[in-house]
Amino acid sequence: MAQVSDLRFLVTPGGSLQGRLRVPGDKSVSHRSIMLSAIAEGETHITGFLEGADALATLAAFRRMGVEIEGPRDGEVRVRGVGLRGLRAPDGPLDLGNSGTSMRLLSGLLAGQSFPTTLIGDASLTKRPMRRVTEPLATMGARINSSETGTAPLHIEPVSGLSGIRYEMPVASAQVKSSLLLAGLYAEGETCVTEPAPTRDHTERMLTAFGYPVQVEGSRIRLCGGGRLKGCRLRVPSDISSAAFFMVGASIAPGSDLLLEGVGINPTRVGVVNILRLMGADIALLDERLEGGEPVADIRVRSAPLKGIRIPEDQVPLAIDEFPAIFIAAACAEGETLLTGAEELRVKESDRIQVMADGLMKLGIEAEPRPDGLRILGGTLGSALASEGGGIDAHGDHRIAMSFAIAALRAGGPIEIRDCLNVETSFPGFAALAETAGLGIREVRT
Ligand SMILES: O=C(O)C1=C[C@@H](OP(=O)(O)O)[C@@H](O)[C@H](O)C1
Ligand SMILES: C=C(OP(=O)(O)O)C(=O)O
Repeated sequence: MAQVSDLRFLVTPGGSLQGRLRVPGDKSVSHRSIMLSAIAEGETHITGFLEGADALATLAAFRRMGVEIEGPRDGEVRVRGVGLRGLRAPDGPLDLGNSGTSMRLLSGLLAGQSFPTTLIGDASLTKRPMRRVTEPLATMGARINSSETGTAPLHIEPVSGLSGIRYEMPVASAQVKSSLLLAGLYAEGETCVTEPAPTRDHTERMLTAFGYPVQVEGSRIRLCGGGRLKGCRLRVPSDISSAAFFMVGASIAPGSDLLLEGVGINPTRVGVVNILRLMGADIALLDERLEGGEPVADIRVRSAPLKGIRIPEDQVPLAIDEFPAIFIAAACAEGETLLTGAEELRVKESDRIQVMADGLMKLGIEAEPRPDGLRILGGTLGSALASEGGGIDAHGDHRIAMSFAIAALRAGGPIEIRDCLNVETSFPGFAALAETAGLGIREVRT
């Protein structure tokens, strides 16, 4: 079969979103479900697993370290855990593709093993900052060599033992927190991490589900090394980060009425709901329930006129992956929206502040990038094809690609988006699902 080198989305303007949809499983929870079940004792049965490239990269890494994993088949995975000390040396570098979560969490988990590993990734992952994990891990006794700029490849050397640390995190990052907690499982004594603001707490919740004691007091999370994880049953909720594109789409497209089923509404992830509601969105959380230790709801979204807002900084870590979609809502809102305190967006799969500003400007929207955020003046979206240069460049960033696809619902002409192959990392089947809801989207592979 010929190699596909690019995927473009061609999206026709207008329309509305209708019906009931279930978006794929949560990416953060899927990664952790494999990592913790692999080092648990006994079998873990996972349902709702995200069969996207990022979570599959984590799964493949553990297979290569000798863990028997059945599936995934229709989101079902069975992992035969090898226990905390049962992983084996892989026969070469572990390729984590585009996935920052895999690389940062695995750095912690592998820092205390008795064998060396090398972690590599694609061009985007190879540019992302890793010192935020390698430096605190080094103070625990880990030996991890990176490039001179502190990026991958990461060479992790075996050490005789790690020791627990007390660490005040300079950035609000669930990946840093999780990396240190995973290293803490292998460390002598207590590991205590303090976060500057709440970030997603899936690691803490899931460790508890595996029977591993974790103490959470305010912003402080503590655990002691040397315990045991016991295999269990896990159900992965639908990903609120994937649902966000549809929440924004249904909000901006007149006449929309959409139900998103079984979406995770963990309080550390609901920033997008809070922010869209502040902008005037009509979002109802229905049938709230707990599934596998995570709160879940059906989310009904009906179109509503949106207004620009100053986004509260305390919402930034709670909506960190949803800003590309939120910027589309801001472009369709009346007045100005201002985001500050979000410099982290510059070190994701792309520089999400600059890349979104460039795309919005192509659509005729006034967007002013700032070092730590973006100012957007809502207006009338044009056509990306009509603009100079034609089309939007997603820069290989899945969330940029899906955000501009959704923008077509309110655009004045067709939108073409190139470099969309990585949509597969978090949301396989996005275009087909969006089409069933009413988006006029076509995929072109070249
Ligand atoms: O822990 C996680 O699963 C994630 C944490 C966030 O990254 P940071 O920790 O860098 O904020 C988020 O952007 C990423 O998509 C997933
Ligand atoms: C930032 C993201 O993921 P990661 O850091 O795992 O690459 C994302 O999915 O938006």
